Amino acid sequence: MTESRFEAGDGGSGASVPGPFSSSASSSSSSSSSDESVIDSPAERRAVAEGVMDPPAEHRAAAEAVFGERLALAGRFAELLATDGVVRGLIGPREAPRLWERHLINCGVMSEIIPIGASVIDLGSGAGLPGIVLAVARPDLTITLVEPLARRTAFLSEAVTALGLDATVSVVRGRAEDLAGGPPAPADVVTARAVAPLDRLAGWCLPLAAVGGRLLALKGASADEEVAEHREAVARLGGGEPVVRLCGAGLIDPPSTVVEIVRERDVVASRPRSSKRAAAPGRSAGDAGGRGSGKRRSRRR
Ligand SMILES: C[S@@+](CC[C@H](N)C(=O)[O-])C[C@H]1O[C@@H](n2cnc3c(N)ncnc32)[C@H](O)[C@@H]1O
Repeated sequence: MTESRFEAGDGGSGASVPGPFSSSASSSSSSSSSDESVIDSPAERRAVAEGVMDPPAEHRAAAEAVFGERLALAGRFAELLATDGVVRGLIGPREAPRLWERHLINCGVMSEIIPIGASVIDLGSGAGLPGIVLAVARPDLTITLVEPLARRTAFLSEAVTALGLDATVSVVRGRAEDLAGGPPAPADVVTARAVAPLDRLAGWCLPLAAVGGRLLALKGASADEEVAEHREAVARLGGGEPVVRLCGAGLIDPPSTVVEIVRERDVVASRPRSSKRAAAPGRSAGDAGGRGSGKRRSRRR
């Protein structure tokens, strides 16, 4: 199900985890056309697709632990990313050989800390990371993928149908700051990977969580620094003390770093009129920090 509600625009990532485009020449969320030329024939694409359906031998045990009997379904998603995802510019072609390690397993291990039967909103889902991966690994979850950009929501909707996930996954086109108050209904868990620095992310995600629910932000090695820098902003936004959790220890090296923030209080976030950025209350939008701070990219996907 796709709900077209809002005009799209790219709010930037400010992310410290490798996003889907990060291994290519460009580390921005816009894939370059030179990347797309890396795979330039249907035969090459087919070969790449066939190569990614099975996890590489060194990651097979981790993939089996994460996806269990749905491993083949995870392989179909890897294939979709390596083919349609690349052709449509949602993922860099050089990601294909490391889809399992950097994307499927990296995201899938988050399920270790998601309760059984939880409702999940995946904010800034992009090509379905981590949202579709979690839906594949955990059929008990009800997942809403939120993404502002039309090209990405089209891919998400098609992938959900192709993978037979329609019963548990919905796609909503929209920006976080326009969705607070619902729909979708407040979730038990809001996930985000490579979307924004922690303060901005908390401002976007905590209002989408039920009180007592939590934000799970998949971060990289800088998670501790981000927590130290933004813990006060998080508290002002109604979040509890951020806790850094390592997921997938013993399965992947390094494990995935997830910042967990419980929504303790209902706080009405201020929205500066001069900017769409949801900075922490009392701070100017220019203080929001993170990559691309003070700039607004106009390129749309
Ligand atoms: C770098 S991509 C990461 C995509 C995916 N989560 C991943 O890890 O591959 C950041 C995504 O966040 C989305 N985004 C940016 N600003 C947003 C906002 N205000 N609300 C919801 N999504 C947003 C972008 O459209 C983009 O798809």
